Amino acid sequence: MALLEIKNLTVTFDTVSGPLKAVDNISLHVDRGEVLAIVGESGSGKSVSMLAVMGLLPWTATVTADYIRFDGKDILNLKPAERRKIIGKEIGMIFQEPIASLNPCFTIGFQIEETLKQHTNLDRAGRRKRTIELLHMVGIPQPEERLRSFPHQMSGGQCQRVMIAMALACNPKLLIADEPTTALDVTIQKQILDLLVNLQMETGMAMILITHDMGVVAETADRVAVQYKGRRVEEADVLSLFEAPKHPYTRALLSALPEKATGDRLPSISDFYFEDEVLKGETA
Ligand SMILES: Nc1ncnc2c1ncn2[C@@H]1O[C@H](COP(=O)(O)OP(=O)(O)OP(=O)(O)O)[C@@H](O)[C@H]1O
Repeated sequence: MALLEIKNLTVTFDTVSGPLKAVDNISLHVDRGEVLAIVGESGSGKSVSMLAVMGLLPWTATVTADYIRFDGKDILNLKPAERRKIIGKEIGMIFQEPIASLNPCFTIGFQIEETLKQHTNLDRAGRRKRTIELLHMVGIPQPEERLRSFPHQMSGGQCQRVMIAMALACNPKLLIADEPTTALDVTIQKQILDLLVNLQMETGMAMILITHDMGVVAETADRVAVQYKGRRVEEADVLSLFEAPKHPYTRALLSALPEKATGDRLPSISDFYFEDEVLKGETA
């Protein structure tokens, strides 16, 4: 049995200019301990589909699916209180903008301890001990002192480490990482990615990694789902996808990798395919 199974997920937003279908009938699954990468252009519904799993979309969103099963339970139809017991405890999520994801008014120690208060029976001393352990685990130096820091006193990379600590606080079975390195400096991106990969291997949790970067996919994922215009256009294990991409959009993504450059500039997707050709590939 897969850890997470999504069947025919559709998300439509009510907007002033009418309904906007951000996710169109997407199905996917992630097994225990597996790393699934979701790749696709900006606006292809990657984040929205994962926010739908977390139940974090605004009221303007209508979410329908045959089911969203986590560990055998259909979380789509759970009562909000029941769903909150799973979200944040068994499924953790980290986002693109770590500084914006943290509350600027509270210390990072307080914010991690609040997560533990919500989801565990640990007493105050136990929560403090676990918070220090988590900060140590994500590579924050002098964790006992850093507990008292506010987000603005830390760098973007350190804030992302704190977000990772918070997401892992209750030993989740699944971590959803939504472009976790996009907002960071290039040198820090590699450190955060290595941290995530190491933590995933150490803990054995499953991970869904949303990214634009096929280089990141090659380094981290077991399987890849490619999204284009709200639809899933291809899914394959990493080796097969890199060796024999089937969809024109996937081929275009791979052609844009730096190592594929032959002239003095990188090829861009429009150099290869016109929009209608990419869409035609959806039925291929
Ligand atoms: N709250 C909202 N109200 C209306 N439309 C929204 C809302 N949130 C997202 N959308 C729209 O849904 C579509 C999918 O957005 P989503 O953020 O999932 O894309 P994405 O693939 O994650 O892109 P990116 O890589 O840029 O994060 C976009 O057209 C976006 O504008």
